[in-house]
Amino acid sequence: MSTPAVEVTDLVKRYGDVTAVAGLSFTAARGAVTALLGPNGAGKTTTIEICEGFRRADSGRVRVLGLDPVRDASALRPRVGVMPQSGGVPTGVRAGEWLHLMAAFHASPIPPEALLERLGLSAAARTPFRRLSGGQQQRLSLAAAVIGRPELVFLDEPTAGLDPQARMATWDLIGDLRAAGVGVVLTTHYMEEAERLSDHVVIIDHGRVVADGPTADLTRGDRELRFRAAPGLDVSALAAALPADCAVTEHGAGQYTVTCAAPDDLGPGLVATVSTWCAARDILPEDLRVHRRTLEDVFLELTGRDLRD
Ligand SMILES: Nc1ncnc2c1ncn2[C@@H]1O[C@H](COP(=O)(O)OP(=O)(O)OP(=O)(O)O)[C@@H](O)[C@H]1O
Repeated sequence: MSTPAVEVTDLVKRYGDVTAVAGLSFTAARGAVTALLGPNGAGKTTTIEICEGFRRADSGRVRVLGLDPVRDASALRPRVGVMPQSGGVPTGVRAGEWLHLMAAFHASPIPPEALLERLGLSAAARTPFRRLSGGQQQRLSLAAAVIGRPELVFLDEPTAGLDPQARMATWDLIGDLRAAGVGVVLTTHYMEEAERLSDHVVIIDHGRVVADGPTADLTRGDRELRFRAAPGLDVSALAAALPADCAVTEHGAGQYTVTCAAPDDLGPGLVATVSTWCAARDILPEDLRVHRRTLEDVFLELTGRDLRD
């Protein structure tokens, strides 16, 4: 039981001229939620599909529960749950029938009715898949991934397009899987969701890992003071009033940020100094607040603000 849930080493995958995955390595633990994050086209789905055994790698090594996802596919099937990005359910089949069918493949499944109820799908049990709303389709696909009580689940964008209630129900379910010792590997574009759900984050860009670590470590430490005021404040004069290791920048018209090299310098005294400095010049610093670095900040720092193809 000591092997990790997933071990990926030097993974490479090309589609013709496009290198989708360019030497990627990471490990996902059992009983933990690992979030794979990255801009559109970063290579997340390709990586997950290789781990699921749906695609073959060009090179590199992948182990899932210690096994090879292609060679040992039949041994892994009952132990691994998969929620693909787009449904994967025949369009004419009714929601309840599909779950009963999935349950029949497993030795000790979760009762389908209980899962339908839990994910708010009871009223849609007799509705064919193609007539379900996008959010209902997502939830059915999630239910199918977990019905066999897997040891590991791969969830590709499990909450994309869900309303807040359905997102919350999905978060609760993922939390319960984790508490039951199930390994969860998921992708998401919602940084707040990754911050809230995951124990470990792997940020991918251009098919490579650009950050990898416990979620709390990635966002630890850095704080900054932010406020809004009229554009064109004399930032050097403000900086001169602050401890020497602090800097003031205006990014975007009238958006100001104070950062300090020594974390302790960004405390109550600094907030008071900035307020006093502004007051002496009859400036109202609107939305003055100490901002903790979020996962979204880290993500944008590492992957930039440019749109991807
Ligand atoms: N079957 C395919 N044939 C050709 N190119 C593909 C194929 N699948 C993916 N790609 C390309 O590989 C790259 C990585 O795609 P992938 O779907 O793995 O990224 P992703 O990180 O999951 O993106 P998104 O966040 O948009 O889902 C992209 O440039 C994509 O266009």
